[in-house]
Amino acid sequence: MNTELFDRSQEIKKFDDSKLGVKGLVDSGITSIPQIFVHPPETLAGVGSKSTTKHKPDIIPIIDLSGADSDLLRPTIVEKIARASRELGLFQVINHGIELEAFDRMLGATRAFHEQPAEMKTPLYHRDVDQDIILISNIDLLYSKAASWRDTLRLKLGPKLPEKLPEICRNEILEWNQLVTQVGELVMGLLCEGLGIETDRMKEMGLLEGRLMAAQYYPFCPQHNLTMGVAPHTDYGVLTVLLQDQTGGLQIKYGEDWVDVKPVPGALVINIADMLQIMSNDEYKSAEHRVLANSSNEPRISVGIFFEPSKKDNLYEPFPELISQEKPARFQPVKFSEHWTRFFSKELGERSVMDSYRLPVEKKD
Ligand SMILES: O=C(O)CCC(=O)C(=O)O
Ligand SMILES: [Fe+2]
Repeated sequence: MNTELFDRSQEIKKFDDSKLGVKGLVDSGITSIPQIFVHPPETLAGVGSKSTTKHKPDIIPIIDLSGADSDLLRPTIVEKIARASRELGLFQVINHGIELEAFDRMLGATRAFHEQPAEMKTPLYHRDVDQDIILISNIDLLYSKAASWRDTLRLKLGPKLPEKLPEICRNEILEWNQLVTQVGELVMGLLCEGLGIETDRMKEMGLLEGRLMAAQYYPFCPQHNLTMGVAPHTDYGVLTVLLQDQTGGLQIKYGEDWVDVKPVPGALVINIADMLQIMSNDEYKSAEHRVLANSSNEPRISVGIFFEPSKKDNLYEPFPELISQEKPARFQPVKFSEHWTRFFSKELGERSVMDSYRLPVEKKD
């Protein structure tokens, strides 16, 4: 019998049954992390060695959207966004129309939610990913080789809002949902133009309507070099709009390196996700990213909105406009509900899922 495996599943169960998440562990005064959080060396590549990105120029563009409604300036913005989406799958935007005060309200409300007395939160802690509201630590806890140091409030905000939102962050969620939808519409339009297709193409497919929010809390981790905040992965949806506080820790994979996505006051991080890589016929790249475990005494807060197809049982495939003899379809049609189910029943970051949709590239003589 493999005692190591046996102990691991016991530990996982104990942690999950506590319903207190990693915040609960920190509050209990631990000074070392339970074994189930210790990641294998592959995942920890570059962790703890500050030199990984220190001497590199910032490769992640910060794109100013203020000229997006000017005929004169828009093409330059489209170009920048398209290039970043092709090369990195990730960029930051400023002057997107959301005030800094709204950032603070949403980050503050997320913090307030996670820092409420445990008895206010534990009724929401469960593992049924199809429910509208979940408080969860590690969505892939049961499938992953190692757990990571974060707790997540996860809410389905579209196409329909849940009937009852947690009171402590209700107004901020409603406000953020609206504000981010506007940014999403603008960015999707620019991304479509970058592909040379109609501005409203994605909107008309209902890709703005499906929205999932992850309001995350990364408490201080006493052994931050042994674990992660989020293990390396790509996002499952179409597009992610992420608000991160000023702590830092988000990184993207660039070649063999991990590069910091440095917090910029007032900026939102946008990343391309799996479904858009498929629909863009591999033009845009679903960015592989991770978050380091938090080494600062203050908790790190982030709020991601994942735009996803609202028509879950439809098939999504490369836009026909992008298919030619020179560049045939690179992916087979994918039913979004299947991608969703596969994504949430495996370890975050497992690559085989996207690869399984790939069509063989025919060699030309
Ligand atoms: O917290 C972050 O900065 C990103 C989190 C993330 O990658 C995710 O939830 O998919
Ligand atoms: Fe992500």
